[in-house]
Amino acid sequence: MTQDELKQLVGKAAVDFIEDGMIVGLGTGSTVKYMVDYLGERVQKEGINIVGVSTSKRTAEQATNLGITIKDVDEVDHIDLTIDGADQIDKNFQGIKGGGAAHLWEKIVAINSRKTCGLLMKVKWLMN
Ligand SMILES: O=C[C@H](O)[C@H](O)[C@H](O)COP(=O)(O)O
Repeated sequence: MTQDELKQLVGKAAVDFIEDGMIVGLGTGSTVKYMVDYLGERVQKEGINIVGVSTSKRTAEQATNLGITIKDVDEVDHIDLTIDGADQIDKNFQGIKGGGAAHLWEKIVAINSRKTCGLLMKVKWLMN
């Protein structure tokens, strides 16, 4: 399985954590791009009501084009769950992010979220 196929699988699996009515923080990066594609599919097919709070203009444009409502972080009183990519993680689940240059907004959205979910594949794990 290629790295891109793994990212698709991870992105799709993450969407299962999203429930109707949630305000969802949408991260940035190639893995999140797949997650947003699948979320858009659910919004269109199932008619679920989701508000997205994006960490970048790129993700906001993608989500809007897929029919996902986007609000700014100061337009919502909470964020239920943020799903974002990660660059590396160690065995204590301490991660490094920011490879896609959206780190400031990723931090702002994450600290306003009740829960966060980091998307990454086994190849990104640091085993020391
Ligand atoms: O600013 C970018 C983010 O931190 C990304 O979420 C991170 O770099 C992971 O990106 P990717 O899913 O493309 O590997």
